[in-house]
Amino acid sequence: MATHKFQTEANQILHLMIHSLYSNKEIFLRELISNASDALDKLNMLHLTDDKYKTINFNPRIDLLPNKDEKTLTIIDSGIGMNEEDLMNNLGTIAKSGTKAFLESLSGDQKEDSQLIGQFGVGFYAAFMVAGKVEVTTKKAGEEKAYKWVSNGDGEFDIEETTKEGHGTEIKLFLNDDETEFTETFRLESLIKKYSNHIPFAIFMDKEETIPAKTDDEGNETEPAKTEVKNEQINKANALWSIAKSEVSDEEYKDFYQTIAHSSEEPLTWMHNKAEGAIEYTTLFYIPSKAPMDIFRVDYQSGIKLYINRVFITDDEKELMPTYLRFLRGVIDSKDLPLNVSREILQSNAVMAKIKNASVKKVLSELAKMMKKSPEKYDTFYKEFGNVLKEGLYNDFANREKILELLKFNTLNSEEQTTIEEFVKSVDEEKKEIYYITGKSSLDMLKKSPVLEKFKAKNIDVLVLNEEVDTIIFPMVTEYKEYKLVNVTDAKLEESEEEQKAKEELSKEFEGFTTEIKDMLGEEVKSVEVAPELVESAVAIKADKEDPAYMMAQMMKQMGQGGDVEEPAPILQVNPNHELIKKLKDSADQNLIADAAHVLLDQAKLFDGQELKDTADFVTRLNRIITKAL
Ligand SMILES: Nc1ncnc2c1ncn2[C@@H]1O[C@H](COP(=O)(O)OP(=O)(O)OP(=O)(O)O)[C@@H](O)[C@H]1O
Repeated sequence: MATHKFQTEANQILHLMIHSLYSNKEIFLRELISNASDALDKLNMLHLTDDKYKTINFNPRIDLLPNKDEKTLTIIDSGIGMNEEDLMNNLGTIAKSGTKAFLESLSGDQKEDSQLIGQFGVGFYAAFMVAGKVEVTTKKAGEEKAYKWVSNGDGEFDIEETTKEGHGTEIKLFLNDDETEFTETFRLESLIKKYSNHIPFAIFMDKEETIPAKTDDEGNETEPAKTEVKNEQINKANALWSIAKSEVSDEEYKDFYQTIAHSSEEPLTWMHNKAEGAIEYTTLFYIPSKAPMDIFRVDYQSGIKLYINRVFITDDEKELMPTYLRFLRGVIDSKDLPLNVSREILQSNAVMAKIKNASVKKVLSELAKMMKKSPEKYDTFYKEFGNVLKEGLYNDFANREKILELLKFNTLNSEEQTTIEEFVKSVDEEKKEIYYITGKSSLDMLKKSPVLEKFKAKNIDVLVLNEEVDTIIFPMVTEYKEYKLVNVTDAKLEESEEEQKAKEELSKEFEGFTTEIKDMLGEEVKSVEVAPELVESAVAIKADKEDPAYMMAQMMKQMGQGGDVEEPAPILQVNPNHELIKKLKDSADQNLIADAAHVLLDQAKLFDGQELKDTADFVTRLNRIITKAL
């Protein structure tokens, strides 16, 4: 017998199970049954497709074996089973990518944490919520040796060789004294009906049945009443997605979600669709009410299971649905795919591609419906998954318009969010330009950006995009229907002849001043220009979009390497109507002008959401100016 230590994260999860989770302990059964169902799914597929497993005796079933005297509950499956290596890898560690983030996000507050745990999906370790000791006896299909894994949940587990008839896994729980309700058959049956009624495999249990006394015609007892034990199937085992929509209740949909998504939360919504025609398939997609922990990790876990005619194929194929819909949980089942489909075949399979395309369209149209009919629900969805959905703007060109219509936008002129369909109603019908500003600062700050002053003055509304992903995605989105999307810094707003003339005159008048400032700032700015379109701000900066260095920096950013690239020097715009600029132009104090030029440039950078390179220099100059003013 060898003793091993649990991986640190596994130990932390175990600790949580034992010490923090007091409510809803019953979910341990859902988790163990769902693991058993997964193990049966895996062997079912191999049995049908792999010669090595074709000859094994496969009778897929799950058995519950409660024992009141021993205070134990055993869950038995005839699935794939585990060998020694599997036991070490699966029941001692946690491979889930979000585990670390999950553990870090725990606050120590019972209530909040139990909600997080619900989202996380607790898995096998939930057994320790009700049992002081857990014994796993298992034999992998097609192998000779069987193993026993035992742990008291105290940081260590033992593995030893043992004997077992047939392949599969038996999990024996030595229940805590106050958890003996889980040896009661009626309690177990009601839990199975609640959580595991519609998994694709049958669950059996011995049930005591009272046979009433038999009497003859005169009412004399000929046989006394007795109890008989019968082994009965206690779930429907009818793969929920294959049942007609009209026959499934909301409760059943919700319970099934909890089983397949390993979640204790209710889903936000679901979409059940049966397609008949050239290709037959069924999809059942759920949208969770909370984003999974690993949603923004590259190694996120896919939530879609692929079945072929109710035979499980894979739940580890990220290409089943596009990545920007990776929040979906559920099932795709089709009769029209070959059972021995490999990952490579799957990716180039025309049937799969059609199912995927049609499913994406369906999901997007269901989301559009939700947006119109249940705005509050949509808000919840958007809060959790809006930024994920946006990724579709650059990786699903065919559906770009539909995705744009699902986004919610803040705008310059309104406190309320709006949609692009609504927004274009206010767009100039001749120019057909949708203006937007992107930036990483807060919404309020971005709305106060000097670049927007000319739009305010002309009462033109602007989309205000202040999420980090917006700065990467929107430069790539150039059109919506017949409208162009134009960054405010590229917008050429109509200037009247008078305005143009005035600008020329001002430029001339300020020529000496702008040259002086440029000399003082040197390489820090590309040029200095007069900008009468600024209203409240004294200065602003803008990028020179024609500069190859600028284009290069943008390209690097789009490739995710923005951190390493230095932005080229900006153009400094000065507002000739601003009191400060007027006074500065007339000042004879060269030192003051130099300090002010640097401070104003830094100020404009701060407004633009940039960090100052030399804060000390900024403070020194600012203090010199204040001292002079005092
Ligand atoms: N009854 C079983 N038969 C075969 N393998 C099992 C069984 N139960 C668990 N395992 C293996 O142990 C692994 C870990 O199980 P666990 O329930 O902790 O996580 P999971 O099922 O991968 O994730 P989660 O349940 O949180 O979605 C499983 O992925 C599986 O490989």
